Amino acid sequence: MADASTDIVFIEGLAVETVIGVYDWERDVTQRLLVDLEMAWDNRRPGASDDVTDALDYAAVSERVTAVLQALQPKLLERAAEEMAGVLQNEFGVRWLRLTLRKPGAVPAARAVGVKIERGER
Ligand SMILES: Nc1nc2c(c(=O)[nH]1)N=C([C@H](O)[C@@H](O)CO)CN2
Repeated sequence: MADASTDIVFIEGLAVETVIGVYDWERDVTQRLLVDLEMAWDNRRPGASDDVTDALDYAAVSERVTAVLQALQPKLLERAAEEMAGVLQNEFGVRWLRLTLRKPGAVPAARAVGVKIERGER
């Protein structure tokens, strides 16, 4: 019988300073984004081998996501989210992911605003 379980590698509250926003003033400053990621990965192999090359390396993902956001300098959070999802699927081989992108300072009366997306087959 097929095993329907899904293992996850996650990153919570990854802080990235980058240029982001639709307004003119936002193109002249950096702002802080917070990234939460849940990524499906079969953790049985690294669980058996104890070898990071079998694992989805959360340090490597964090570094790459930061570089992507800082190079992209998008206007919309939606654009940033799609770009990150594509990189995770195409470069890291993540088959399913849930991504939350928060822009904490964007609406002063709110703790945070942002977007959530899910991509791929769980
Ligand atoms: N759905 C979105 N709405 C808005 C975004 C966004 O990225 N996605 N961005 C802005 C501005 O850049 C805002 O954050 C400035 O405070 C407005 N709405």
